[in-house]
Amino acid sequence: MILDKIVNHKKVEVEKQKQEESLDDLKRIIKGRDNTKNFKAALKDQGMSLIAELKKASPSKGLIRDDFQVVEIAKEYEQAGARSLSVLTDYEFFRGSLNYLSEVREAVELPLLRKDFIIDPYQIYQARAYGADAILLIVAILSKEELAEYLSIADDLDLDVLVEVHSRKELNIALEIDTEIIGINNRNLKVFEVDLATTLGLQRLIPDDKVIVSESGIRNRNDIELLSEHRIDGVLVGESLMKSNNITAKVQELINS
Ligand SMILES: O=C(O)c1ccccc1NCC(=O)[C@H](O)[C@H](O)COP(=O)(O)O
Repeated sequence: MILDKIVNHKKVEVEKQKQEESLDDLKRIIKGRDNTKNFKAALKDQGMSLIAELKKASPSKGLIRDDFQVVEIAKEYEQAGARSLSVLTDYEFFRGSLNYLSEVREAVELPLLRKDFIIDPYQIYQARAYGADAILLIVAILSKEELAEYLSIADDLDLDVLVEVHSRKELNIALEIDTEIIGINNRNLKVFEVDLATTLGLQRLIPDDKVIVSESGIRNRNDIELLSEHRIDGVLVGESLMKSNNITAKVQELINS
């Protein structure tokens, strides 16, 4: 499965990164960083909040956007009304970069989610050092103990956490570790199919005090309207924005009711 392949690659990548930039180096950088911006509050603003993703390529689609001026796109997302941004920092499978995170941090005021496959506490410090306000933790690739430990480290670093689930079993784990923000991934990573019914089915099982994000496969206004009939606070959208010739118009199609 693709997740196994990504995780195996990530383990090697992280060990290499630790040689190039130590945890102490990251802690020194973090000391000089401003306070984080409130990702959770941005999701809870009235109406459907858009997390607009900076995604050049993906395992399911290959190259999505050739003309990938990351800072320009981030500024356009912000101007158009996105409430936060998701920055893919994985290079091998998504052609992302940690440097994109720091470049975008300098250019916009919106909260930033580091979108990567976090399998080691080192990457949480890295996220904070490079300018993230929130991280993604994927239940499918972490044990319950790791999830609890990583949530606690993120909390110490003032980072919000989007905990991603795709099934009822994974949702139960997210609820057991008492996370505040739950992302329901509509993409089945075994066969790469997306189905918004995943969100509709799982959101019913989530207590009212949680913040809910629907992720992947959200293409147009109809999809947003369908999700808006349910208790969804935000949507995470990558491909349909990245493929658009007019990003501003596409953002506004998604968010303007
Ligand atoms: O997008 C993929 O092909 C993919 C493959 C393996 C693991 C994760 C993957 N996507 C990460 C995401 O969660 C999406 O980038 C995000 O939800 C936005 O999805 P979309 O709007 O469908 O680009």
